[in-house]
This record gives sequence, structure tokens and C-alpha cells, in this order.
Amino acid sequence: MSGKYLVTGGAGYVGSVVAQHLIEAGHEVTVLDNLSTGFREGVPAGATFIEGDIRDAGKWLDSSYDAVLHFAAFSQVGESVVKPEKYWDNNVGGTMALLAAMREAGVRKLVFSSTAATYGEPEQTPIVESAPTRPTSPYGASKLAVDHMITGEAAAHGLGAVSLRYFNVAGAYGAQGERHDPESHLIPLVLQVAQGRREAISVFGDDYPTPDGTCVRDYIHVADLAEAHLLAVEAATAGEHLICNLGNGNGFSVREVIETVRQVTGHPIPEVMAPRRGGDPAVLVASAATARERLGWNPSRADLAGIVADAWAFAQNKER
Ligand SMILES: NC(=O)c1ccc[n+]([C@@H]2O[C@H](COP(=O)([O-])OP(=O)(O)OC[C@H]3O[C@@H](n4cnc5c(N)ncnc54)[C@H](O)[C@@H]3O)[C@@H](O)[C@H]2O)c1
Ligand SMILES: O=c1ccn([C@@H]2O[C@H](COP(=O)(O)OP(=O)(O)O[C@H]3O[C@H](CO)[C@H](O)[C@H](O)[C@H]3O)[C@@H](O)[C@H]2O)c(=O)[nH]1
Repeated sequence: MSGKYLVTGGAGYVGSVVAQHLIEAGHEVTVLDNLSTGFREGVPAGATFIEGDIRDAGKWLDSSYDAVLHFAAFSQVGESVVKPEKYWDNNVGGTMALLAAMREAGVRKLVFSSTAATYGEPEQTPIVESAPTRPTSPYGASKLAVDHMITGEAAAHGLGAVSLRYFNVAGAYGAQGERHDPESHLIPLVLQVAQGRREAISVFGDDYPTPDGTCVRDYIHVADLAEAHLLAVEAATAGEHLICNLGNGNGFSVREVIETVRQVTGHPIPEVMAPRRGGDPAVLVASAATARERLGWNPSRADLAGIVADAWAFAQNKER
């Protein structure tokens, strides 16, 4: 059945890919984005675009919407350490206003972009949703606060909600890909080296307790992630707040990622050693068993070389 959805942050990386998937599945999509970190041209053709802030969502939301998919947020871990107030204001304050607008308008379903950063340094790998949540950055803390807020909203007011805790999102979907400015994520930065836009990639620490000393992450293709959102909208049940990790369950070190980029691009990719980056856990790998069981999610693009190849194709196109 087709639905009508508000996608906040749909001019950004993940939101634009999910909006594109919703449109391809025959749904009606409105993107609400203030373009603070997103790009107007990222909004998929076929979506209605509103340039506005989530704090003003009440101006546009009404009961004709079946659900809100909420991506709008600031998401730089490092920046959040030096400007925590910016993260509480936008991520927590903005979402409070959005939830109030949804309540007022009678919109009954929410899918929220949560993050592996809510867990902090894990005690056990792979990470399950019942693991302790001890975020190591204000970014992670702001997302955890929103998760708690949503739990209360579901219990008290009957919202049907799913929080998806993404691990490391990567890759591209046709014309939609990653373009943060400034870029801080590993794969697009290494691809900039391959393009000659950067001289070398800095490796942030090689003294972690991992096989090659560099941090290990679980990279998930943005199109697999998008499919989980469509399933989550279907699974959202009144009065329940479901939390699901999204990852492939495979960890790759920073050095393995760089080596994969060498293989995919044929570029030598010089590395320079740099100190550890504050707030980085050594290993973050997901158990996505809940998403598989509760959403029926079945990711099909786990191969790291394939993920990098899609990101590379997008980066090359963007520079043309
Ligand atoms: N990219 C990742 O690896 C990753 C991992 C875990 C979680 N997440 C979460 O997923 C979501 C999307 O991340 P992304 O990488 O696409 O980021 P992004 O910066 O590309 O997209 C965020 C979008 O939200 C918009 N926005 C921000 N504040 C807004 C506001 N107050 N009102 C309206 N629009 C606003 C921005 O303009 C931007 O278009 C975020 O919530 C992020 O925390 C991302
Ligand atoms: O120039 C760089 C950039 C990154 N890294 C390393 O590469 C790994 C991956 O870093 P990213 O910045 O690409 O991703 P993060 O793991 O820091 O962050 C991602 O996962 C987090 C959960 O911990 C949040 O959800 C966040 O939004 C999401 O981007 C980290 O060990 C980082 O230290 C480098 O060595 N050099």
C-alpha cells in the first residue's frame, strides 16, 4: 500500500537515499530540510521539497501523513565534543518540537536515525541492543536522549516507533551519495586521496587492541540501510518503540579499508600516522539479529569492495 511520508533531513546523505527508495516504491514523499549540511540538488526528483527547520514542522504536518522518517540532525562526533550545546539544541530540542508537532497533527508513526555511538566503548562484540549505553561523545548522548524521549512518547501517547542504530554507513545509490562538507568519514576521505584532492590519508591511531592496531568498524551499504527503513515503517506498531542495530556483523580495520580503496581505484593511497581521535571506540561491530527477525531485513551488499566501488563511482561522477 502506498503511503505519504515526511522525510526530515532528506537533502542529506542517508535521507536522500531513503527518500529515493520510498519514491521508487510508489510512496508520496515530502522532504523537510533547512540545508544546514544538506544540498538542494540531493533531494530526489519526485519529492516535494520544503526548505525549513524541524522546529517548525507543525507548520506543514497534518493527519494526511502516515509517518515521519527523521534524519535531520548534526552528526559530527568530533564537533560535538567542542560544541555540545549545538548538538543538544538541534538533535534533542529539534526532535522534541518534531514529536510535539506529530502529536498535535495526529501522525502516528516514526522511524528515527539513531547510531552505534549510543553504546560507546562496548563490553562485548558484536553489539546487541540490550548492551549498556554509555556514549563517549555529546553526539552519541544526544541521540540516546532522543531514543529515551521516543520510548516515553510511545508508552504515553501510543506512537509507533522504530529507532535504527546505524553502524558505519557507506557507499552510494546512483546519483545519491556522501558529500559532507567538511568531510570527516573515512571512505570518502580515502577516495579524495585517490582523486588527487588530498595528498594522503591520516590514520588516527595504530595502537588500539585490534589485529593491526587500527580501529575496526562495521560498514553498511546505504542502499541496504534504506531498505531497512521501508521495512521499519511497516513494522512500526502503536505504543511500541523498537530499537534495531543495522550493520553487517563484519569488522574492517582502517588499514583494511585503505587497502580495499587501493584495489578498487588502482591508486597507491599514501598513509600518514596521526594521533588517536578523541571518542573513537576500538571496535564497533553490530549484531543485526533484531533487524533480521523483527523487520525481515536481509542486507545483500555486505562486500566491502562493492561498497567502496559504489562510493568511488559516485565520487567520480560528482567531480565531472
Ligand atoms: N552517516 C553515518 O554514518 C551515520 C551513522 C549513524 C547515524 N547517522 C544519522 O543519520 C542521519 C543522517 O546522517 P547523514 O550522514 O545523512 O547526515 P547529513 O548531514 O548528510 O544529513 C542531515 C540532514 O539534516 C538536515 N538538518 C539538520 N538539522 C536540521 C534541522 N534542524 N531542520 C531541518 N533539517 C536539518 C541537514 O541540512 C542535512 O541535509 C543523522 O541523524 C545522523 O546522526 C548517520
Ligand atoms: O581521516 C580519517 C578518518 C577516520 N579515520 C578512522 O576511521 C574510522 C571510521 O571513522 P568515520 O569517521 O568514518 O566513522 P565513525 O566510526 O567515527 O562514525 C560513524 O559511526 C559513529 C558510531 O560510532 C557515528 O554513528 C557516526 O555518525 C558515524 O559516522 C575511525 O576509527 C576513525 O578514527 C581515520 O583513521 N582517518
